[in-house]
Amino acid sequence: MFSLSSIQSNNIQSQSSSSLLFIHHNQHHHYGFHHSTISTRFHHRLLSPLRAQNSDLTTSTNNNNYISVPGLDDNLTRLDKFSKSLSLLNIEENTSLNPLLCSNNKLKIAIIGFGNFGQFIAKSFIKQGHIVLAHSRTDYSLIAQSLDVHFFQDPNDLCEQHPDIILFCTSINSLEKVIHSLPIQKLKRNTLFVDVLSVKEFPRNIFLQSLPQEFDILCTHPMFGPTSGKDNWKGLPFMYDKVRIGQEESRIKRVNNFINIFVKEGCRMVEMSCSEHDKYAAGSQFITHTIGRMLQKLGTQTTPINTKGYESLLNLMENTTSDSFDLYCGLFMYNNNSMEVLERLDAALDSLKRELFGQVLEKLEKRVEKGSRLALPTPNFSKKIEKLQVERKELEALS
Ligand SMILES: O=C(O)C(=O)C[C@]1(C(=O)O)C=C[C@@H](O)C=C1
Repeated sequence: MFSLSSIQSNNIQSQSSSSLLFIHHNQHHHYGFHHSTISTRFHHRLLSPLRAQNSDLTTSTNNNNYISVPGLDDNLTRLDKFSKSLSLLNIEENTSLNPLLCSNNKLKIAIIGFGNFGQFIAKSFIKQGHIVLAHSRTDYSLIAQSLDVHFFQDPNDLCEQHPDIILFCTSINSLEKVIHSLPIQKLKRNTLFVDVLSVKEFPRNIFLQSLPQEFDILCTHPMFGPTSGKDNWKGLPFMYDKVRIGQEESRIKRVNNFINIFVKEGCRMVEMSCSEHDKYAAGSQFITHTIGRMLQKLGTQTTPINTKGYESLLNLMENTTSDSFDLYCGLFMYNNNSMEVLERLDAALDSLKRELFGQVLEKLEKRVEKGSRLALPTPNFSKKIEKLQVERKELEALS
């Protein structure tokens, strides 16, 4: 196994400053391919048959308005009281995550990286009345103009506009370079830095290492994109971690205003630490993209007799392969847990083959023992038996 230690050394294991309560995801805490609380829509489709049995008990402890679990009101009231008694959660009533109370607070949001995702997310910011600035290496000024976004080719000019929020929508791979190329000394000393990357420990650590103490940090992952969130964001998970937010009321209000944008769009809000996110995402988003790309390698194509299951595989393949390979590399390279997931995927296929070959051989060997006259399953099956015997031996030697 090759080592990713040079990249992963960035992953300082420090504790998030917003160590809030996580009642909803402590039941399934591993990289296993469970129904993750932050599953993307593709992963969701794969697991939808499981959902019926395993109803989603997700809720956000810091957001009393968006509770999706009927019948848990008493527990939640108690939890709410407990949360309010914690100093970190003791946020003034008028700054809590409540769209009605924060509706007049317009933000000046600067998007760094104005590709597909940046443009996609900007539309909702504009729709909600925020001022949006953007910067990219590529000249997107015409697209920006059509969206009512102020485009700045030169990052100096953008920073001199003193945005409230700098939102990174770059690729995972380029985050570090882009951050270091920004003239952050031109920003207000009190600026909120946010990212939307598909891995979370990496940007969190880069932010903590590169940004002066005065800057606030919020790491987020909208678990959707231009394809899955094309029509609306209702019910789609939005993960966030308030990594470092100053105590001043205005800072608390600003971060909540930003988070509220997603609340207002109807997202399912999931607050969790960056490291928890990465564990879940390796077992959900990364595996989804891996299987989608494997299907493509298999040459998977539509047939005249597609089953529903097969249609969903075709969809999965199409959706995942329409994302850039750069994203796929990022999901692997910058998530500490993805190598283990790949190894488990290999092991799962071997284990399934072992079980299949074992059972098939057992049945056939019994037939031979009994001198059965039953026909072999297919005409050239005797060759297959020999092959299975060899493969079984190999698999047994491996295990
Ligand atoms: O909807 C899309 O366009 C996506 O590719 C969404 C998708 C994914 O499902 O993997 C891709 C990247 C984002 O981090 C979250 C979700």
